Amino acid sequence: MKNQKPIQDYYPDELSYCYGCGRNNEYGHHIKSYWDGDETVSHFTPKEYHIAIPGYVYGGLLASLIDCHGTGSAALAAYKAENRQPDTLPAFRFVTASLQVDFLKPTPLGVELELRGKIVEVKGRKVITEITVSANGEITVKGKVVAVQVPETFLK
Ligand SMILES: CCCCCCCCCCCCCCCC(=O)SCCNC(=O)CCNC(=O)[C@H](O)C(C)(C)COP(=O)(O)OP(=O)(O)OC[C@H]1O[C@@H](n2cnc3c(N)ncnc32)[C@H](O)[C@@H]1OP(=O)(O)O
Repeated sequence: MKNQKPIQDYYPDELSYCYGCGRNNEYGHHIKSYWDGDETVSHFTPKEYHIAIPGYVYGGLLASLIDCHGTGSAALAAYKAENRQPDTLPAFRFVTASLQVDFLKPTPLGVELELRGKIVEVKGRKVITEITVSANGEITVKGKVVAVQVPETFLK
């Protein structure tokens, strides 16, 4: 992970306004995803206003962290499957087709969260990942993301 650029830093400027992961969105979460061995990893510390009930993180925020770490992990996996670096062309552009989230336990506010991604399938234009969210070393949320490479026409 050391000295790695997050995959989101390779997204072109015009595609970097996503509320979850766009570096050009001043109001967004700026999620950043890296390889850590065969898994992907991201860290995020919710603000005190990301609250559900006192002391605990809002589930919609957790879903959006899983969403963007899932699409970022999909891009990482797609480049790896082709044995290419993320600064090479053609670029992969993934959007979320399906997002499933299970809230296993309340997620405490006030600590850094760790998201870890496992690549389940890379097939054609589709990548499936399983993402966990941990707080204080304990998994509180699990998610599954189906990311699909968008046709070029989607972006015009
Ligand atoms: C270095 C990097 C540079 C590039 C840098 C790019 C940056 C890139 C911008 C970043 C941005 C971040 C993104 C954040 C995450 C959002 O928030 S994205 C916004 C929310 N998502 C959307 O708006 C997507 C809306 N949906 C769609 O546009 C279309 O349904 C999709 C997802 C493109 C798929 O449509 P399609 O291309 O017609 O899909 P289709 O050919 O039918 O299916 C392809 C495969 O996907 C499967 N599939 C399709 N839909 C589903 C579904 N709902 N459930 C399960 N499987 C499905 C199909 O079964 C099929 O699988 P196989 O048969 O191949 O096994």
